[in-house]
Order: sequence, then C-alpha cells, then structure tokens
Amino acid sequence: MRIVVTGREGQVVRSLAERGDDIVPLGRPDLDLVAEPDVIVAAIEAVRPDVIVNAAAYTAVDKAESERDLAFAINERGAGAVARAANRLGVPLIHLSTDYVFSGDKPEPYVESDPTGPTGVYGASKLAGERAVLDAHDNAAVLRTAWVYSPFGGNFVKTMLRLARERDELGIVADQRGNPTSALDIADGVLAVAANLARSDDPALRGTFHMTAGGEATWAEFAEEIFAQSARSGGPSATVNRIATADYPTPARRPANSRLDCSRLREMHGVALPDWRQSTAAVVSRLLEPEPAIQGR
Ligand SMILES: NC(=O)C1=CN([C@@H]2O[C@H](COP(=O)(O)OP(=O)(O)OC[C@H]3O[C@@H](n4cnc5c(N)ncnc54)[C@H](O)[C@@H]3O)[C@@H](O)[C@H]2O)C=CC1
Repeated sequence: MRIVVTGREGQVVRSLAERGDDIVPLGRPDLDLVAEPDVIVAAIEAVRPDVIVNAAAYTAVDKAESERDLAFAINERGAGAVARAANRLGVPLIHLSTDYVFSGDKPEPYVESDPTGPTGVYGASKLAGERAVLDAHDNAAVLRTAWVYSPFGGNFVKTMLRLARERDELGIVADQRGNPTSALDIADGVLAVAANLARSDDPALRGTFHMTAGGEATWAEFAEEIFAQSARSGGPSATVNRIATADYPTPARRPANSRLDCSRLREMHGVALPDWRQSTAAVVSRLLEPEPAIQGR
C-alpha cells in the first residue's frame, strides 16, 4: 500500500517516513500547498497513491496572527486541494487537525460533536481546512491531535532541553491543560486508521476523530516530566516555576482546556495511543543519544 504524505520535514511526516519504504513524503518544491489547486492535484496524482495523508500545514500559532492569508492558503485551500486529489483518485484521505479548533471554555475533555470556537487564526484556518476536506471528499478521516513533540523539527521537548542547558529555573505556564502527543505515536495511529480505511467502506470509519496520547498535563507538568526523564539519563534539567498564561503574553490566545476525548477513535478504529509519560521518555532518550559519528575514509 503506497501512502503519500504531504510535507517533507514536519514532525509527523518524518515519523511516518521512519515506518517504511511504502511511505512517500511529498513536499516542497514538488508539492507546494500554496500552489494552484490543479497543480496540487496533478502533483499528487502523478505518484498514484493508495492512501493520502495530509500532514503538511502552517503550524506557527503566534505568527499566524499576522500571516492570516498564508495560514488560510495552506490550511484551508491547500487541504481542500489535497482532498480533491484524493477524490479524483478514489482513495482514502487522512487529514490532521488540532485541539485549537476549540475555545477551551468547556471544563471536561472535548468530544468530536462539541461546538468549535477557535481563539486564534491558526485554529480558525485549521477548522476551515477540516470543512474543506470533508466537503470535497466523503472517504476521509480528520484526526485532531494536540501538543505534538518528537525527535524532529521544533517542539516543546526540544525547547525545554535547550533552555535547561542555559538556565537553572524556567517559568512555565500551569493553567493550560491538554494532551502532549508524540508524533511517533501519531504515525502508528495514522497507519492503523489508513489500514482500516483501505479495508472497509464503513461510513463509521470516516468523519472526525480525536487522536491524542493517553493522560493529560499542563505545560508545567509536561516540562517537569521532561526534566525528570532527562535527569534520569544524565541529561539537562531545570526547576520549573509555575506561571499563569497572563504572565506569559503571546500574540495568539490559547485555550485553557484543550483536552480531547478519544473514545470514538478507540471504538470505531480500535486505536488508542499510549500514555504521554511513556512516550515522552522515549523521545527524551532519543534526543539525548549521542550523534552518530561520521565515518570518513
Ligand atoms: N505541532 C503541533 O503541536 C500540532 C500539530 N497539529 C497538526 O498536526 C499536523 C502535523 O504537524 P507537525 O508535523 O507538528 O507540523 P510541522 O510544523 O512539524 O511540519 C509541517 C510540515 O508542513 C510543511 N509545509 C508547510 N507549508 C507548506 C507548503 N506551503 N507546502 C508544502 N508543505 C508545507 C512543512 O515543510 C513541514 O513538512 C498538522 O496538520 C498540524 O496542524 C495539531 C495539533 C498540534
């Protein structure tokens, strides 16, 4: 089964690419999501995939506040064009989306049918992308995930380890609650969903699903766990001082609660990602591994 994944350097695309040769990353310059939709469709059709995963996105949450047009061009129109390609080819599409489609006002974890209400441009552009995908193609699963980290790209775990090498104490937000999710686990979940979509036409396997790690944390708890794991392996650690969102102003407002209830994914697809602590340990230990020596001759 040939799975085309949009993007080349992203956390999820690199995690998927590790899984095998039948995963074909398709990113810039061969596929640019701001290109004309017909150009996007042609680039994907040329690879003749059996399944398409749209993992490329504009993901800079704060910068999006001042780059609204670019965020919507990639996350709404680009996603819609990828869905059109899947529709033309008659193949399943898995589209990744975000917890930031929600406002954060609900005290409990969000289910798929809860009303959306993004608090920033990034969330709004991703919500528009979900709609564009589902309007263009019935044979699609939208997977909303959250707080993504991995050995690749830029993410919270890498930032914490870097800062702990520079400072003894860090102020970390303790009043936003969510589900830190490893892109390595997202890759496993995406492949399981892809196999289900390829195997069965059941409409219950299509539509919107929440897919995050088990358990929940604040950013401060996440940081403390990263440092505990790092210290255990002889890596850098720092003292975490709990601060409020109000003390760490950012251009984009983030939801106070963006925990996602993943029951529907478990019931329909039989997929449940591992607990975030276990997966954080795996990523921290990979990041602390010494770089392999370059063998010269
Ligand atoms: N990073 C996070 O914390 C979260 C991410 N998500 C979603 O998960 C998915 C994967 O996210 P990550 O892997 O973390 O993202 P990332 O930021 O690591 O990678 C994004 C990828 O998109 C590509 N890309 C950006 N603009 C493009 C364009 N114009 N044409 C072609 N490719 C382009 C980049 O080159 C990169 O390969 C995205 O849909 C994102 O919205 C959801 C919740 C949280």
